[in-house]
Amino acid sequence: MQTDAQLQATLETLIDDNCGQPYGAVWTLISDEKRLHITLSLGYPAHKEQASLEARIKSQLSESRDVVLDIEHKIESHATQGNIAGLKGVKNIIAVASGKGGVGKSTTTVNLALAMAKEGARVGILDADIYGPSQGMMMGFAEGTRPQVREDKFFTPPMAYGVQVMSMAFLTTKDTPVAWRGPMVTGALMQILTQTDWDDLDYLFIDMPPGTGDIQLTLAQKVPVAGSVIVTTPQDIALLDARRGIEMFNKVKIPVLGVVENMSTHICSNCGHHEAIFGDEGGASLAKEYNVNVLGKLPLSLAIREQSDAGKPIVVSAPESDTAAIYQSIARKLGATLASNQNDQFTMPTIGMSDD
Ligand SMILES: Nc1ncnc2c1ncn2[C@@H]1O[C@H](COP(=O)(O)OP(=O)(O)OP(=O)(O)O)[C@@H](O)[C@H]1O
Repeated sequence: MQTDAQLQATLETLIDDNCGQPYGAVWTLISDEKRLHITLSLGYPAHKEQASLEARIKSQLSESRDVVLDIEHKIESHATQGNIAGLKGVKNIIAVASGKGGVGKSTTTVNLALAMAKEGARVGILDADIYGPSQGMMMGFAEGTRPQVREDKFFTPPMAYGVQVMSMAFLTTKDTPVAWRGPMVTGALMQILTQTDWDDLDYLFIDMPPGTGDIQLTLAQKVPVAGSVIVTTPQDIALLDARRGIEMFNKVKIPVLGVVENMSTHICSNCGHHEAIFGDEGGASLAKEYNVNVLGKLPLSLAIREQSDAGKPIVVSAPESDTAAIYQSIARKLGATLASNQNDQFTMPTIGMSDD
């Protein structure tokens, strides 16, 4: 029988598939003759990985004893661009952006946020896609949903599927945003962001307006963001636009945590055959060029569209499906990438909401 020290040494060199690095000294072992109880402490949530990791560890350690794995996490607040002060009640803001409209940014945001919640994190979504706010609909809120207001000033975000949600759509009529110009949009968004009573969030996902114009740039400069995700399709033109997205975040020194390639392959609903209609390596070459990761690829899937449109995104309506598993994996990779961000040696204290 191996000693606990020998087992520790093996575990420390095990590669964390979510970030490609060895786990290191994050294991605690308690053992007796029959049982090995292992606790793994991570900087990101990985609840849904428990069973597969337990099996992997058991085979890796060649243990004949019963192996039980517990995964714990402690999510830290990470540095923001230019060390802008953080937001009360929010540890990390993640901006989800795309170079152009219609690539599935909102669908990706909602499923990613829900997947992160399923991994065990406290999660919120801010729908900043002012010209086409769709998070309310995708999260199943009835039309006309309004947040509660506290002291005439602070919004209590409505909850769905355990996730706190705020959207421009909760505060405006259908026609309002169309008439707004850039500064009004960014002003209103900053106000919603800072005047919402976010309740102890590990991650707040911001569904950014599509594109890389003034509004997006101003938001990227003002919102205290820990990291960003770029959603793209494999088509050349979308990739070109995605480049602008990456460059925008580079310019304001927000780490790009990865690229999500959406509508990557088409799955034939008759025979199940996968076909890469728009080519299959676009996201990878983009990621290589800018030294960022492809966090995952989603197929063009009828179920993704139908379930989102019906207010029950696929991560909650079909949690055991292959597609939901892709979103879960992307969520873990995102969390792991943020947690292991080397440029991030210090964290900033959060401040209270301002009164003006
Ligand atoms: N992987 C997918 N498979 C099938 N349909 C998808 C997929 N991803 C998104 N869609 C559908 O494509 C449409 C556009 O998606 P979505 O609204 O998420 O895009 P967007 O980039 O946020 O758009 P915009 O920027 O214009 O707000 C929606 O009807 C959505 O259901």
